[in-house]
Amino acid sequence: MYHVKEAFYTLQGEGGQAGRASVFCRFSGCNLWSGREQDRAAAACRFCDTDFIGTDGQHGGRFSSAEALAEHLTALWPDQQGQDVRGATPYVVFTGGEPLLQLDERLIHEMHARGFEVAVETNGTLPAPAGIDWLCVSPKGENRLAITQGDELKLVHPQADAPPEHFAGLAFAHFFLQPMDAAPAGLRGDGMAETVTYCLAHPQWRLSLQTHKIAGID
Ligand SMILES: C[S@@+](CC[C@H](N)C(=O)[O-])C[C@H]1O[C@@H](n2cnc3c(N)ncnc32)[C@H](O)[C@@H]1O
Ligand SMILES: Nc1nc2[nH]cc(C(=O)O)c2c(=O)[nH]1
Ligand code: SF4
Ligand SMILES: [Mg+2]
Repeated sequence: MYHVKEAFYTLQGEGGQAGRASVFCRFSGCNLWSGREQDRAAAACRFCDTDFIGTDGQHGGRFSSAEALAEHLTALWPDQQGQDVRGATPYVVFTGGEPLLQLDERLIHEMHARGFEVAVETNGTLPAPAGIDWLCVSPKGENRLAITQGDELKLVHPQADAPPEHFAGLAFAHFFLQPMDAAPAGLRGDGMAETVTYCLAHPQWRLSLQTHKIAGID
């Protein structure tokens, strides 16, 4: 059974695929935080900007098979709705919560069978199934990485216990720093200036802005 908080069609806002039309599948649950505000201060990841509890979001729900979830997600791609998307390869982004708690090879296969490229946004602490086309790892503090290679490493910055130097030698094709968005209660808040300064001094790293927030689209 797959538990999905929400699913929606939008533009990928972050990282090396920013601007690309995408079906997002946000799985419920995470291994680094319960998602409850009263647990945030003691969680292994404390700056999360996302509600991933339950299955009550738009196009959310419980899906008993990979085929059923793949059909549900495919229906969100505009080509399925009679719109003109010539030349565009359908793209699905599995996120969460932590998608690697639920994503498996069967679901990836079912998305490929429907013509999709498959992207994943993960905290990198769990092993990844085979077949992912674009793997984004976003390390969280001192939580040990189970995945040390992929397409992009996208580090939210600044994190006192996760400096970019810790990750700069890993086998990723692209390295992004993403300013930490203001989050509740005692967090450091907007890390924009510090992130820009770091990228200027360390050109291996590129700036990733959360462009969907700037555009106000989700
Ligand atoms: C909500 S997470 C879900 C996927 C996965 N659990 C992870 O952490 O990568 C999606 C992306 O948002 C980023 N993110 C979460 N909270 C953020 C914040 N307050 N500011 C900037 N990026 C944030 C994460 O680092 C990750 O790249
Ligand atoms: N538009 C948009 N792009 C995103 N890229 C990564 C996101 C995520 O929450 O995983 C995200 C998101 O929530 N919305
Ligand atoms: S690991 Fe990802 S989903 Fe989990 S709490 Fe952190 S940012 Fe949110
Ligand atoms: Mg998001």
